Amino acid sequence: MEVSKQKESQFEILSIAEVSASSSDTSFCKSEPVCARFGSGSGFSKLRFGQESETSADIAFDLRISQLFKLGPAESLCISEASEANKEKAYSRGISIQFKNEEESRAFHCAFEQWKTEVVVQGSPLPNGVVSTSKSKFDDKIEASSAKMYFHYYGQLLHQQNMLQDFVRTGTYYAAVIENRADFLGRVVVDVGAGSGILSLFAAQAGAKHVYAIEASEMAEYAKKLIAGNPSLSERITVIKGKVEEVELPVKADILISEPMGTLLVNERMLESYVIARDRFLVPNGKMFPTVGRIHVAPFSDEYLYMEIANKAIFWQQQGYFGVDLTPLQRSAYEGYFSQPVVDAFDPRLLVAPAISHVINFTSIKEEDLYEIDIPLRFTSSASTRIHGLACWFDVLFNGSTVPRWLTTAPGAPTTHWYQLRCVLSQPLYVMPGQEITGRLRLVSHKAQSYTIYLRLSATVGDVLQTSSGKLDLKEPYYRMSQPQAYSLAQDQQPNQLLQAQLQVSQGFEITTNF
Ligand SMILES: C[S@@+](CC[C@H](N)C(=O)[O-])C[C@H]1O[C@@H](n2cnc3c(N)ncnc32)[C@H](O)[C@@H]1O
Repeated sequence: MEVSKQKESQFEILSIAEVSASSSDTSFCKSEPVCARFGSGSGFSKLRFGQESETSADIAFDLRISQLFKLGPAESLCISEASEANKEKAYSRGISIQFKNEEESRAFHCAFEQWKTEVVVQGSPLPNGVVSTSKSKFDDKIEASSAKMYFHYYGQLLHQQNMLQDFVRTGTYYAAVIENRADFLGRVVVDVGAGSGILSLFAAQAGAKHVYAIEASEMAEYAKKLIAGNPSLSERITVIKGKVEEVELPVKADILISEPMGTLLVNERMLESYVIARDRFLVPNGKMFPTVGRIHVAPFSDEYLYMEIANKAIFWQQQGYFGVDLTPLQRSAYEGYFSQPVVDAFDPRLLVAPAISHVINFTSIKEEDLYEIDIPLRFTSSASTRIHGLACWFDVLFNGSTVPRWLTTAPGAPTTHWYQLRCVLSQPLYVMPGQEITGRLRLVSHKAQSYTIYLRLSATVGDVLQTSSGKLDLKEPYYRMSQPQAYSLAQDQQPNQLLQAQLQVSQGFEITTNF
């Protein structure tokens, strides 16, 4: 256990005032200059406020469990969790700090971050340099190596740009916020996984009183820059770098906004963070944007896709590859290709039956209920054909009090960067019109921020029951590079939808949707 030795650093503060949890509390307040000292004591780093001459402090914070928020150019808020040593006050405590000027404020923030992150006491430094003294729910569920790659991915502007360039996605969020101004006006908003800060800026445009933009990756620094460059909104946005499972906020939120959707809605397991943010930050009956998500599934028939996947393993049929027989691995290669869900945009006419839906209400679902999702399947075939697997897509609802709005990733709708997902079975099923297809889709979460997909489909032809099953890894999809297809010229396609589809192609967001 190593403690880096630092000299005490000291700041003169214009005034401080304690933010009390209830109006009956006597609040500590110093309207004359106060001295703030960072230093280590009792084996961990502390921030003490008191008179310069005094050796004892009026008030002291344990930096391991404290957070600092910028409220204005020269005003900040320091919040500390209720600690073991502070049991009689079983709630967080906060001090509002008034600096002499912006420069002092900046220097103080810098020192705070340094003292907080560089002194290691009970925890160990995480790869990104942040010190953690206790494991959070996120750390318990997710492998450190996966989280590291995930936040590295989102820390890069090119990947945020990819999402921003998905105009169906970003435009629908914008419309949902602006058309439902009433839900944001004068409200405290928390942006869960803020990325570039775009949704925080939308919320501020809609008149939010204050937005707390929480972002765990290095993107938080870019978000600060972007927000600072929009001065008419920046005063009302505070970027907080950290995980929603770990950071503390000075107030409760009236509304949460987030874009936690991955491929098949649940990939990346960020919905769980969204739900945890709800339980930690949202007032009872507060709003959530999005409010509800739905996974839609339907059987499909696609001989081309099936042959393409089956043929990939032909390579392993060679018996004389530089004198080596490759066939011992042929079966494994074949199974490997079928274990990859296919991500692309497909023609909805490939669907063999109307879709069924699984609803996830973000306002009420328990976080644990997202660990395993079980969807019983029952369809009626509309054609005589071969079924090659199950097609999946999702949509989410922004249940605004003025205009409810859906964001859909359905086949045939303007394509998004999520495209659609298809689970292809190695054994197709033969069906006749009107025939029943039954089965089960089970999604089981794993520690690499994704899910194992178990799919079973059955149909009876004559007296013969055909069953086909597959096990796929949502973390390892096959990104099948294809543009939205020519079927978009279908009669029922609205001209504005066509225009949107063309726009996406010309703006060219990448097919890679995952970290
Ligand atoms: C899909 S992106 C959306 C970014 C932005 N809100 C937007 O709409 O463009 C999700 C973001 O959430 C962040 N994130 C994911 N899990 C998080 C967590 N547990 N705590 C904080 N940020 C998280 C990621 O780093 C990423 O930047």
